[in-house]
Amino acid sequence: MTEIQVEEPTEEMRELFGLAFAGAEHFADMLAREGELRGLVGPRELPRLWSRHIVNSAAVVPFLPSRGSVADVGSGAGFPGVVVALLRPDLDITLIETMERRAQWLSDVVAELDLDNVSIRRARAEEIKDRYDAVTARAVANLSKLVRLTSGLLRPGGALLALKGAKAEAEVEDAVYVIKKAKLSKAVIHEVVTSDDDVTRVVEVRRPKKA
Ligand SMILES: C[S@@+](CC[C@H](N)C(=O)[O-])C[C@H]1O[C@@H](n2cnc3c(N)ncnc32)[C@H](O)[C@@H]1O
Repeated sequence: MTEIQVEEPTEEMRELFGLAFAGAEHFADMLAREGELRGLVGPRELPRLWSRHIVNSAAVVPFLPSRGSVADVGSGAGFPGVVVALLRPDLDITLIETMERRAQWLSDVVAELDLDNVSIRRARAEEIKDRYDAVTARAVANLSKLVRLTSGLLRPGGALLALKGAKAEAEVEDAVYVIKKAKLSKAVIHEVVTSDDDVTRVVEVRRPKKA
């Protein structure tokens, strides 16, 4: 098997990850070794693994709760859930993934990185009855669908934090009715500058503390 060259992390990326850098590098190595073979990332993604996936996932971290539980819905290869778990070892993280093969990969990552704050649920988000202080998601569905899939997972005061690209504003406009129907607060878009001056949007939709 040929190993595809993974992007070298920059000094800023090392600083961003701080104490979690070794874990993030280990995760990147696992993806470089097995990601393509296990159908998790395309070969074109590996040369931009850090900037497009790892650093992009970290954009959600400033909006996480100060303590409590987080569910990452549709984690796939581990974005943003594994990155969140590395950067916030104090939070209780659940990675929810419906595909058996991907859930197995996530279990392997958790074991190899020794992430004792993470559990895996192989299930569809909408089947889960537990409640969380925050739900993260990236590239799972448009905002309207995501709200339908995840609003039941939010505790009072809990926030859905969806990583979005340039279409965030349009998705928020389309989701106004679904958000209102789910009795959630108006969406807020946070713009986060990541590597190479890229801008990522974190869309935050909260369940009010009192209905
Ligand atoms: C396009 S991938 C994105 C994976 C990852 N979040 C990322 O950003 O690279 C979408 C993932 O969501 C999972 N998924 C889709 N609908 C889901 C649902 N209702 N509940 C749990 N997982 C779901 C799919 O199996 C897939 O692994």
